[in-house]
Amino acid sequence: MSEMVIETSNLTRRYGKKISVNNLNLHVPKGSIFGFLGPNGAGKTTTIRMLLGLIRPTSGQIRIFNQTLPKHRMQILRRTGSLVESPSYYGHLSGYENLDVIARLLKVPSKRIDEVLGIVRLTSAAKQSVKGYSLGMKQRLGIAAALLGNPDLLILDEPTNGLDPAGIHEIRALIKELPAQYGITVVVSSHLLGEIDQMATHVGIIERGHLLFQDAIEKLREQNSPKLLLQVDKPLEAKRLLQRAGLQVSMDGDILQMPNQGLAATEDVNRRLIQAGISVYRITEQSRSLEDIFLDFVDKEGSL
Ligand SMILES: Nc1ncnc2c1ncn2[C@@H]1O[C@H](COP(=O)(O)OP(=O)(O)OP(=O)(O)O)[C@@H](O)[C@H]1O
Repeated sequence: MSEMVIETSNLTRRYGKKISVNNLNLHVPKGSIFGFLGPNGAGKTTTIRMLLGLIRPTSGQIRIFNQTLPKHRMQILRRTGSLVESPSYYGHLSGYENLDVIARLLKVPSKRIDEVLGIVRLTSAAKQSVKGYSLGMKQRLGIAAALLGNPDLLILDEPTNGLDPAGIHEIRALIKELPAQYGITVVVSSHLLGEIDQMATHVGIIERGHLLFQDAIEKLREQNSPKLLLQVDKPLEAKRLLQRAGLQVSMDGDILQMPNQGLAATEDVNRRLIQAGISVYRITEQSRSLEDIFLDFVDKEGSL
């Protein structure tokens, strides 16, 4: 079993009668990019605020780096960088100067400012005043600030919210290199599966405060193996024939559907149908996108 950087047990947060986070057992493996996915209002920000010690859980425990919160809050936060809300800056100061203000507070050597500017690809814009930065550049500066203290864990709450595709791409690219190049474990929340799909190694799906799924992202895909779709001239007859052969077949209109069990099995199905005098017009594979899988998990009325 891999080492966990974050482990929560039965983490719960209520606001009055409303339960925003309900018995969450999160496991974030070391070196992962953990995509924390859920529609708006699912409980992502509330969870992240608890992980950062910004609000207290109503019940349940949090362990980060094998230490408990709130007891070891300072030790944990010293190793954790975060970007939770859109960061605010001194607009008249440059990117470098803004980071310098934080570096002095954190007592971080100034050479670290150059390093983090490099990581977020803002070196060439470092001397420009921040009021001229695009939203994407401001978010990257926020990530640079979160990296100043050389964290082992970086927690980003919807870092691409409101960005254009180029801005989203930049953030994704820089997040992807953090574990391998700098040994940082990343938790990144999003309501967009497509975004998580392209960068996460692990995924946790939350809806209405409940964790519906968590595992390596391939496991999410494996759970939903692709189907074969068959178009034939006599679908009912074909269905009965295949079922008599012990195969699992269903019908959607005139299209037969069955699990795809590989090329040999497909060839066998084809041969059986042809030998029974059934014309096979088409056999195709339907692979479900992660988006479909996600929609199976969450409320389809949700704000995705
Ligand atoms: N301070 C608060 N007081 C009352 N209710 C709250 C408070 N903070 C959050 N909630 C409620 O808890 C639920 C979860 O909110 P949360 O912000 O954690 O969701 P989220 O998944 O981060 O969604 P979003 O992407 O919209 O921020 C929501 O129903 C929200 O209204």
